[in-house]
Amino acid sequence: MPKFAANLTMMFADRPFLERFKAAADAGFRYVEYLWPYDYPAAELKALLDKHGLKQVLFNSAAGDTKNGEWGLTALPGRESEARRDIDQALEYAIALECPTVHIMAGVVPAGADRNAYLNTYIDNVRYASERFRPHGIHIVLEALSPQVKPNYLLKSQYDTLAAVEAIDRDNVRIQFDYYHAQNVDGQLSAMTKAMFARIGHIQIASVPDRHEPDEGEVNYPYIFALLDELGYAGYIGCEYNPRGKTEDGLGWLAAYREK
Ligand SMILES: O=C(O)C(=O)[C@H](O)CO
Ligand SMILES: [Mg+2]
Repeated sequence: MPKFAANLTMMFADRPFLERFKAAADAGFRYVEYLWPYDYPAAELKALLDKHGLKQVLFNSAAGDTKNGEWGLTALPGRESEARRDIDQALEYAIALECPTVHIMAGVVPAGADRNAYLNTYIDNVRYASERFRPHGIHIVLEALSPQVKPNYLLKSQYDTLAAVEAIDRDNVRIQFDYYHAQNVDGQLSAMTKAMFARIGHIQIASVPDRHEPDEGEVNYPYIFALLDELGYAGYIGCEYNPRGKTEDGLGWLAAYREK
């Protein structure tokens, strides 16, 4: 049975961030994820998780100066000390939040820049993260982002992510397989799921093309969920979608999967 996590960056977004924890619990979720925790003390977030009986299952390393187009510093040559500071900060939060997995954001490769230099910087910095996270049993995931969401991101295809994970070659570094991006770029979702399954550390879902609830559009999610069950996926599935309207009104798709 899939373990669904509410993505509190996108879901319940009609209320202030700190109120979304209660909303998720009231809607029946036991797991949550969101992009970044750094605007709040970790202890405050942990208290909210505990109060509402929730487990945090994923968040991201810091993205850098997003207003000026940054989307992660980990792959940026010359920015290694900032990237490692952000990795250390993510580790502190993961320990405090008892979060098992962190997405280490790569970054955007400017037009005309040498992609290999960015990839090599990412590999070195993720290996640093892997060594820092290992004693705490915390996993790292890397995610491909489709060009319609983040043009020129270092990792675009699921095959880019697989190649990076293989090059990094550390047992606590895996793929964050987001079916929305995977369908936008690669297609053949069930074949990729099977081929990459051993390397998948976290999953996210949304409809394609509109990034809404997973009950519309071109991806047959009931088929994907059954396949993940068949393969024995034991991780979490983040509901990283923009609800069509009020989040609660769009949760009909979840009824069949509610944990008893
Ligand atoms: O955009 C996504 O799909 C993500 O999961 C990241 O956390 C943000 O780029
Ligand atoms: Mg995602």
